[in-house]
Amino acid sequence: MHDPRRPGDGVTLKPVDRHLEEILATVRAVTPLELDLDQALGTVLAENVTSPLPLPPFDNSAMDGYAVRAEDVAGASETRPVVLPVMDDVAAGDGRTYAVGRGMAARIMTGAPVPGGADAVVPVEWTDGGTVRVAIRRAPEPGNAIRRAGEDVRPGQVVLPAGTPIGPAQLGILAGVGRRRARVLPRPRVVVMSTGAELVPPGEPLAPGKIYESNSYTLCGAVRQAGAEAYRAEAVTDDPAVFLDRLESQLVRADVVITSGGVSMGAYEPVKEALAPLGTVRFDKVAMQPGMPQGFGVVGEDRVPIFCLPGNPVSAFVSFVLFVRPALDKMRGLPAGPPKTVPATVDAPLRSPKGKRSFLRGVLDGDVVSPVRGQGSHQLGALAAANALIVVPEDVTEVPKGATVRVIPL
Ligand SMILES: Nc1nc2c(c(=O)[nH]1)N[C@H]1C(S)=C(S)[C@@H](COP(=O)(O)OP(=O)(O)OC[C@H]3O[C@@H](n4cnc5c(N)ncnc54)[C@H](O)[C@@H]3O)O[C@H]1N2
Ligand code: MOO
Repeated sequence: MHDPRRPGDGVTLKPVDRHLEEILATVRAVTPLELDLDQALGTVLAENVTSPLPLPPFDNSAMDGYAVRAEDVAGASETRPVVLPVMDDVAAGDGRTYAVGRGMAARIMTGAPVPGGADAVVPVEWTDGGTVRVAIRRAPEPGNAIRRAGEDVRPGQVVLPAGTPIGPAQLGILAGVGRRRARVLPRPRVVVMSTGAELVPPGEPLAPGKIYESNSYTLCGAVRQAGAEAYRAEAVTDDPAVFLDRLESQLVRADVVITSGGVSMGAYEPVKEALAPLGTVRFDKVAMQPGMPQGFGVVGEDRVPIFCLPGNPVSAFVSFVLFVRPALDKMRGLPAGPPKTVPATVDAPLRSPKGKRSFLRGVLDGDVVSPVRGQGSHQLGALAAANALIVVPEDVTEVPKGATVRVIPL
């Protein structure tokens, strides 16, 4: 870990890693609940799921064809086909009991139970397709095209351990072993609130001095990508009382709150002014760029974690990647830590302020990363052109072209 630094203005900066450690020490996994499978995508399993039955549940055919005794057709060939009487027609889902006697065949469909006595299925392509008698032109090995009961899953087998994120294939195995519901850690509910008197919702006319509110779109998108539910609260102006009021009314539906803006040094900083006096939310300057001003703590009776991110759009997004996303991982019951990095060669020189860890926006292509033009923390356009953050450590101020750097793919 790096020591806090003292930049020119004499303020001690908090190390990035310590800020994340404090956040991860505060947030807890959400409370598990039973959910219908249709609601379970993106949740994390909170029980070991065992199968009450074998899968497949019974020996069944892998192909459309004829169930036979392999020894009866052992000599079959193109020039000397073996002709057998077709006694039955077994379709998938047929619950009756069939048997194939010596010297006989039954027509069988993919997924249908293999009749007693039969030990091989001859694909229809190896035959003349007859329905009364069938001419078989090729000899199957015993066991050919038969899917054995329990070859995929044994009864009592754990098919999914607790802690498994539920994706489409996991929904499939849950349904496949007959489960309608599962005990899961649900997707955390995240309320996103923007602050600023200059903000106008996109789609409305823009008056002088105003800008379109974009952070809540970035942050709600990032929240959803992180496996959580996002709720956008109406943006609030610069009044701390209004902010507190709005926050209170949102807490009922929040496992986490994210605000953006209003945490810096200006004359109107509603988030900081409203929350700092509570004593449960800390406002720090973190040794990073962008994203230096950060608030984090808990609010309300239920001690809901709150992230007060800086308002600059790039700062808010970078802060999400570094701090909120790992917190959401922990709340979802997943391993949580700093974002993963990969090595890359940088194709242009980089500069970074002393004492701060920089997260420069770049385009990663294979193992080469190019910084985008426009590294200001207000530059939404440049952020949208990037697919990676280039990490420059606190003690490095210049990186030459061709150097190896660590990169966070976005
Ligand atoms: N004297 C100082 N000024 C500033 C400092 C400082 O240390 N001393 N820190 C700067 C840094 S670094 C950042 S980052 C910003 C953080 O400011 P706030 O969190 O208080 O955010 P605002 O002032 O409300 O907004 C900053 C900037 O971002 C735009 N913004 C805000 N919210 C949105 C939104 N939802 N959608 C789009 N754009 C938004 C806002 O219009 C401002 O341009 O403070 C620096 N100043
Ligand atoms: O640290 Mo602020 O977040 O430049 O942009």
